[in-house]
Amino acid sequence: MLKAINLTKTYGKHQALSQLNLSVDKGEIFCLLGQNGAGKTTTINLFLGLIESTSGEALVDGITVKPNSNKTTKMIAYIPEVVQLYGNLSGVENLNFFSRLAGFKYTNTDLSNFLSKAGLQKEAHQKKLSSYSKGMRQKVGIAIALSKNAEYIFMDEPISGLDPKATIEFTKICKELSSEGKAIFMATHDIFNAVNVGTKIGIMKEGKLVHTSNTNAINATELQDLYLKTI
Ligand SMILES: Nc1ncnc2c1ncn2[C@@H]1O[C@H](COP(=O)(O)OP(=O)(O)OP(=O)(O)O)[C@@H](O)[C@H]1O
Repeated sequence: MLKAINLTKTYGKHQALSQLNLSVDKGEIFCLLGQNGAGKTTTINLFLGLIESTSGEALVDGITVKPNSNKTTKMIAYIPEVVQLYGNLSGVENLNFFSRLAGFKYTNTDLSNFLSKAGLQKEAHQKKLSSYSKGMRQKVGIAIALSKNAEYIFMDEPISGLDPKATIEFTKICKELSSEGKAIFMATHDIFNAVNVGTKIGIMKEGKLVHTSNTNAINATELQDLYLKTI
């Protein structure tokens, strides 16, 4: 489980995140909505151990991220809006590089299987990354998460800039991963997709989580209305 207990981050006098309490179980997809500057990335960075909280705790599988981020990062994968990969290496070579960095050594067949599971077509596996679309790069990002065997996957605006087909494919893979017991925490601006892919929705305003609901209790139009009233 991912858990935030009164998690707070201040920069000088500015509260980027204030008293955040939330939990995300394995098998859940938590979609966090909120305007620019609401505190979504700050939340993710605290769980990733990239920044230190001012007060409160971020826990991964019951372990407090700081000062145990060497343990918690092993359970976590992170897929940013733009997955940074080496353009002159192929999909397989990139995956080999990043999985080795994480301490894993796989055969070419294993690496290809991860890429296929992430939805990347076989013909692309040996092609250089410089020829990949944004959606294909996202799939390599997912394959890296799979190769790490990460139980918890953080995504920061992963579908921003993806075309509808790539978005649908990405959503399908997220649902598959959650059905296999992964917990996904996604910051997004896409209300429709949040309802579609998420099991839980949160709305953040000025560093505070001001609303949470289960997606089976709300449709996209209702969420849109609620969002506009809330932010
Ligand atoms: N290193 C920093 N120093 C000072 N202020 C910061 C720093 N990082 C973030 N902030 C501030 O914290 C607040 C929350 O930022 P954050 O990046 O978490 O927002 P966000 O919801 O992810 O926004 P976006 O949708 O634009 O990515 C913002 O007001 C931002 O300016």
